[in-house]
Amino acid sequence: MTPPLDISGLVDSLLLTVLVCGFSLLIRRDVTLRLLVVLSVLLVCSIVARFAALPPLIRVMDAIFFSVPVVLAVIFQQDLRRSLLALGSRQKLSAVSVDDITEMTDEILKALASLASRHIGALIVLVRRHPVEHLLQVGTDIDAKVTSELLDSIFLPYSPIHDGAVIINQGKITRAGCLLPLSHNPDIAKSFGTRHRAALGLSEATDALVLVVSEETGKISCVHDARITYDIDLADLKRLVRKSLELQHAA
Ligand SMILES: Nc1ncnc2c1ncn2[C@@H]1O[C@H](COP(=O)(O)OP(=O)(O)OP(=O)(O)O)[C@@H](O)[C@H]1O
Repeated sequence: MTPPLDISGLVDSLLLTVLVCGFSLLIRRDVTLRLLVVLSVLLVCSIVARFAALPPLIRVMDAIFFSVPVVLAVIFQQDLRRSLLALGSRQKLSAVSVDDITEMTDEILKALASLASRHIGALIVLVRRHPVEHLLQVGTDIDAKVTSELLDSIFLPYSPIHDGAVIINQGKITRAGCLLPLSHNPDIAKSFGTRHRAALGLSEATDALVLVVSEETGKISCVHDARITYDIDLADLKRLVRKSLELQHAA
């Protein structure tokens, strides 16, 4: 027997879908828009199935809608993990002047430009609000002022800590030679090797801004929020670096 058209159940499902999609849009706009199209098609199928009294199709549609929250949780697991981690452990914050931020931004940009012009590969992590320590492997502790000379010399090929990433946190260079988690994203362009994959891996798990200088092309990329912006515009780069340094000290 065909289940009767349950208007309140339908409104219930619609509201739940709108709520879940609204929440998802806040996390990942690109994926959510595609999901929204799929869910709309499924919803139309479900309504048509009820009007046309097709019990098998209704059962299939109900099962699909029932599993939507689980499917969304799987799709957004990286983002949920990142948000939950951030809730649990905010950075300890310190005060810094606007001039300090400007100086550090200029030093980082100067180092990137210098490294890029000589095709010296580099990987610099600007920690923002989320902690990254639990994701780093190996590395040498440093507690130094952010200067272009130091960044430059760390990445020189004969430096013992040139392999891996430099970490900048709380306005200081805190570590160098760190291994970052590699991204398992299958869609990453084949032209990107492990340096870019490592940058992407960290940005999938935290809100860090990761800067990459390609040894091969001399181009600077900015990796943030699980996205690589290859050969980034210098004005955009400056804005993002500045914003990240501000966040390291924000109240
Ligand atoms: N897990 C990792 N964490 C941090 N750095 C890494 C990691 N794996 C590799 N690297 C760095 O990446 C370098 C190798 O870069 P590779 O050429 O494979 O990458 P790429 O993305 O093609 O970069 P490039 O354009 O500079 O060649 C290593 O020498 C090392 O410094």
